[in-house]
Amino acid sequence: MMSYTQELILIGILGIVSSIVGLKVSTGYHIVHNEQPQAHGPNFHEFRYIHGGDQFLVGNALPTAGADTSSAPQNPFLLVANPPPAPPMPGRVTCANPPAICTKSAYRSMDGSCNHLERAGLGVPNTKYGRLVTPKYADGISAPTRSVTGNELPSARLVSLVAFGEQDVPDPQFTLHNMQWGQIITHDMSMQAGGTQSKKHPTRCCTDDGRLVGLDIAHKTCFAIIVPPHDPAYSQVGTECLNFVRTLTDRDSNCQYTGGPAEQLTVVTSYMDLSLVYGNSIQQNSDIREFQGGRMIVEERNGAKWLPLSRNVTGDCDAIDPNEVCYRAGDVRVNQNPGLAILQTVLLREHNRIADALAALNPHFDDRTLFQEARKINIAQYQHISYYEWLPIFLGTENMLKNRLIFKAPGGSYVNDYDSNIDPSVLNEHATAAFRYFHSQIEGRLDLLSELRSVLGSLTLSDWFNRPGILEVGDNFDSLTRGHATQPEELTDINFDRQIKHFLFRRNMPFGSDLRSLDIQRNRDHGLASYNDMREFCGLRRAHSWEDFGDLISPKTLDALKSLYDSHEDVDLTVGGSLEAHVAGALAGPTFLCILTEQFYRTRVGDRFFFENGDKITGFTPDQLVELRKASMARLLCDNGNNIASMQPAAFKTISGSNPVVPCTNIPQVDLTKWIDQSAHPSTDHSILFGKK
Ligand code: HEM
Repeated sequence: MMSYTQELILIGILGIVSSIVGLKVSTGYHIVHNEQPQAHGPNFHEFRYIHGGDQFLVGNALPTAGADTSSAPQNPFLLVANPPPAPPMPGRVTCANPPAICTKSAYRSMDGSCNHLERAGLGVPNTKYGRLVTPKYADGISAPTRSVTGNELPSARLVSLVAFGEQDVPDPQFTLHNMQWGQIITHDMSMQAGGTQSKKHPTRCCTDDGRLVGLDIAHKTCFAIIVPPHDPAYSQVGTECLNFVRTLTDRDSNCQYTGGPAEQLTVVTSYMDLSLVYGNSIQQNSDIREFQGGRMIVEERNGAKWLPLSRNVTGDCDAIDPNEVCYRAGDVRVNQNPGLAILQTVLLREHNRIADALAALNPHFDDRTLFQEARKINIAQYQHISYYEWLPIFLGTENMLKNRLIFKAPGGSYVNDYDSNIDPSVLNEHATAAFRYFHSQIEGRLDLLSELRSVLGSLTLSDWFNRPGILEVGDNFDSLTRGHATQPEELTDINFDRQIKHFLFRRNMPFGSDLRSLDIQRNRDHGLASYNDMREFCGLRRAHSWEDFGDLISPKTLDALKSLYDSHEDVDLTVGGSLEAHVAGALAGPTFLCILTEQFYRTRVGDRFFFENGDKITGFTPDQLVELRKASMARLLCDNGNNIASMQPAAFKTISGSNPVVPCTNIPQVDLTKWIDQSAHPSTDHSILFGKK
């Protein structure tokens, strides 16, 4: 085995960071990865960190194959070498209840049912993720993946520390809104069952001070992440484990299990239908809809319109004061971080902006027609922005054209590519591995910018998880929106910002969780096929030795992997896929690109309501399609800030000579007069009502 030494230098800076609103104690520190000459035997991971002016050098010896593993950290939840398969726990998940017969409607249902007219339940909440490659559970049924040697896989936290970095490398090309839109798409398409994804999980596998809960009392769904000794962050506070609760599967459901290995469930519609804005069921929607003028509920505070308030502030947010702002929306994750809450607000305001415009153009429209027409336009604009402005950055324009994800469709021409043979379900490999690679784009410092784009201040991400009230202070909403449109995202690479690597959801504690560790552990929880299996599925060469990964992974990174895993067959998909060199013009290597391309093909072609379809009942007129194709992220931000007057035309891209900030009035707008109901007003010219802003 080749030698490998990695040094992590961690500089602790515990200080008071006073933001412009005069808030918060913040913990920040810096880790740098350095190549060092071989100083110890193989599999020796050395962490050096500087804290409070003192420098510590500690080592973490990892077990090698055949070596004495008695001192290595073991996961007690996996201690039995060949455990009997866990019994199913039926009845823990709500059953999807699609209608038996579908009638063709002009509008999508709230829960996605009847999008497929024969298989009404495709893509609805509480159904299984799709899967490309057979799962790799340790017991063939549901137990988390183990090494092919039968050993436990290396601790997910150790892999996160050793295989991934945390350097701050700004992306010269793309803005923070580019990252943030990705999370919007994620929350629209999937949410694993049984978790909160941002709030403290009620099931505790680790105590609040990071000690393992005894196996005798731990819940069956516990699969805690074991922290290696001498962890550069957590050892400072004695944290031994990170809470992790397994996703519920078809085996936990009365109505999904049809035998075979466990399949995880997702609790939102899989379609790109803005379910995060409108909700995933009629009940959820009724709770956030005004039922007047086609509008969704907004609440006015300090002269602006905001998302309605949660009815359970201390439950839904990390609120210190029950009067703190905490939102209610179509998706429970709405409060998770400020950038997400901004875009949820923007998309909600856009709905009401469209509904009000349609009401003025068509005074005879009732609430339902206004609501459904505004929703349909909002979703179409969102799909257009996602497929034609956002996805090309990630998947590459040429790749998308070649694979028929986008088309050079002129003007108002239709693309009738709906295929009822395509299953629109979100793929487990996509949601649990490939799409999470873009967690690398997250930036831990959020700048507040003036209209002239000068920096007014900044926020530290971990101070504001689940505390969206910061958006309503002063001019913060607009300042952060401009900040996200100006500030570069983090480069899509092996580095994950320290704010999410040690401080995720820290809730005023010195440290929080580690998102990269959660991603890796989730890969094992879901029993995803290995990186090598997935390579083969994607038409790449199957590796027969470590060296065979060298076609896509650098020698230095391969050394890191060798020191962690017993065998090249063990490399988790989440890990291997994130370490590949990118395909030219895309933000992922070939394996993830293959998964992402497949997913977004299915999401388009499996959606009967996709906005480019020319169906007489569900589609738009050619005139309307011409307008929808003008929708842009820049215009969305211009129209739905509190008072944003200028923006660069390509808001996912950084400001430059070819993408300068211009007045909002210079950015094309969708002309809603094309939605005048001609049967009611055959010859009226209403364009005067909707002149450019
Ligand atoms: C500040 C920004 C973000 C934060 C704090 C965040 C945090 C999280 C957390 C805590 C989870 C659940 C982890 C688990 O328990 O397994 C998650 C899941 C996920 N995240 Fe993020 N995320 C962010 C941005 C993004 C972005 C930009 C993308 C993609 C472009 C993304 C894609 C995903 C996906 C696909 C999942 C799985 C969704 C599912 O349940 O099916 N996230 N994220």
